[in-house]
Amino acid sequence: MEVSKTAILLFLTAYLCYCASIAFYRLYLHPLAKFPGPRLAAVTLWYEFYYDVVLRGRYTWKIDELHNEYGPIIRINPYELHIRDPSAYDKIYAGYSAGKRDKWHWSAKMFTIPTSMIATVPHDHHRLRRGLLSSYFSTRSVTALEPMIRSAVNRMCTNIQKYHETGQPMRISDAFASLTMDVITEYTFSSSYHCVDSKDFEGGLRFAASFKAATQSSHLVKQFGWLIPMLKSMPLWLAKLVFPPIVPLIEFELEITDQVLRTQRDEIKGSDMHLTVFQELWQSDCDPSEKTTQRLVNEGQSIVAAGMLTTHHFLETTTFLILSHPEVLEKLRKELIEAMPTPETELSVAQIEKLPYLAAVIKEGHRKSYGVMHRLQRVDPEKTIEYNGFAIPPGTPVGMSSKLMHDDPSIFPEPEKFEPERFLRSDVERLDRYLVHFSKGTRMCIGLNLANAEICLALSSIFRRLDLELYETTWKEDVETAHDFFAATPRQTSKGVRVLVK
Ligand code: HEM
Repeated sequence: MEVSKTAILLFLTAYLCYCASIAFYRLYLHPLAKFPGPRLAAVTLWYEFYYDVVLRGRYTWKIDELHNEYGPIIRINPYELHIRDPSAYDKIYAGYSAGKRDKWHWSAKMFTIPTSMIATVPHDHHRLRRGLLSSYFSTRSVTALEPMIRSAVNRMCTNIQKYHETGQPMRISDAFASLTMDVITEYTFSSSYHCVDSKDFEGGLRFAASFKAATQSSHLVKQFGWLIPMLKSMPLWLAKLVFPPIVPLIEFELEITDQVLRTQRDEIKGSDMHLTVFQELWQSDCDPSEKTTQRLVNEGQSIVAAGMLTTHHFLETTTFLILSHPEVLEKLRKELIEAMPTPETELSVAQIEKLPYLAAVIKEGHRKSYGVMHRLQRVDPEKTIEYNGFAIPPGTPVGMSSKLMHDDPSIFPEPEKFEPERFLRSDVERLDRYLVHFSKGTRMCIGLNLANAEICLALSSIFRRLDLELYETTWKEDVETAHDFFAATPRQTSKGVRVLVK
């Protein structure tokens, strides 16, 4: 008995000494020891855990407060720095000519799809993977598929219009989830779930709920990388019991896997006009290790998740903001009626992009909805980055957040206001530089042309063809960003954006 007590005591003492020596190293000897920030954050990842896991995606707000206290560059955990300074963005999110930009392996775990482009850590490997898909998402490719996007938008508008006859309110958020899910699956897999045709847009609601559940667990997964693989390895009935929202994602993965396997067996014949993303990768002349089933499945999953949630979030936030600002709605409708004399008039995306007021509304919508708001860490594996008198050692993850950029009053005065006019003034080019919803540099959004086409077609059609009024929806309760779950996310109690169709 005495022996085992002594053993436990010895073990605890050794463990405490180990922790104390790690803390000492991180505080005084670590290459980041000289960077300002809270001592506790420098010592342990549990600091970040508290804000992002326990308080559910709230570290970005705390980081903002820490910048007020410690200055523009701070150490936010033992390994990572954060910058709040719009003038530093282009340096951190640099293009290929400036050198290499890795992702941070620890943070990349949050994607749970390790062989996808978005989760690829090394710069060169990412460049190779991105190169395989850049023409697939080019303006030319998106323009070729404009009729498909237009058809989905038209069907969505027709189904929203049906609520006029019933007089019942509807959740336009679900319509946007349906639209973005159909467009991205049709674009990448040449088949869709026809969510825009589903009753009450419940198809979109189901997928949005699953993808949102996945993003909500992303902070936990970052800390405990084994969680999702463990859930996926369980029988489906058990996974359903432990974490129900994972089930549609597992089912979705199984469907994609089937499509990949059929592509690899050459059983899917693509149209001449457009290959599926799997055919595009399968037919490329890259190394066979880049065409494994798991790799293709991961790429498909990441593209659908990245393409659906972000565009859906933009559309619901911006629609709310337009409807809650009658003066904006009036100017927008006036411009659309002039450009589209009848509700059936069809303009191309290139023509819609040239409408100045709509363009300003879209930019302000991006500013207020933030896009991906999580700090997107970039690592220069080779060179020291000089910033504000600090030498950031090679290999250090440095992040910035679109929320802190877009809410900076020195760039966007009165940032809380929704004011499209700020993008019609003479200094618009300067402002454009600080809009970072798609990020910048080597890893900026590859789907931005597709997102832009969806947004232009959806907003122009909705506000030309439909007469909508907000129903029991408030900014604070239902729309305002309250959580950083990688994507900017409203309060968990949000009921979505609801409207009456007049
Ligand atoms: C308003 C809509 C969108 C916003 C705000 C947005 C934002 C972003 C941002 C900020 C990143 C960088 C993420 C990082 O560094 O980890 C990104 C990457 C990415 N986005 Fe988007 N996105 C949007 C729409 C789309 C669409 C429609 C697609 C569909 C193709 C898409 C596919 C991707 C992919 C595949 C990546 C990874 C790129 C890479 O690693 O090189 N996104 N997006």
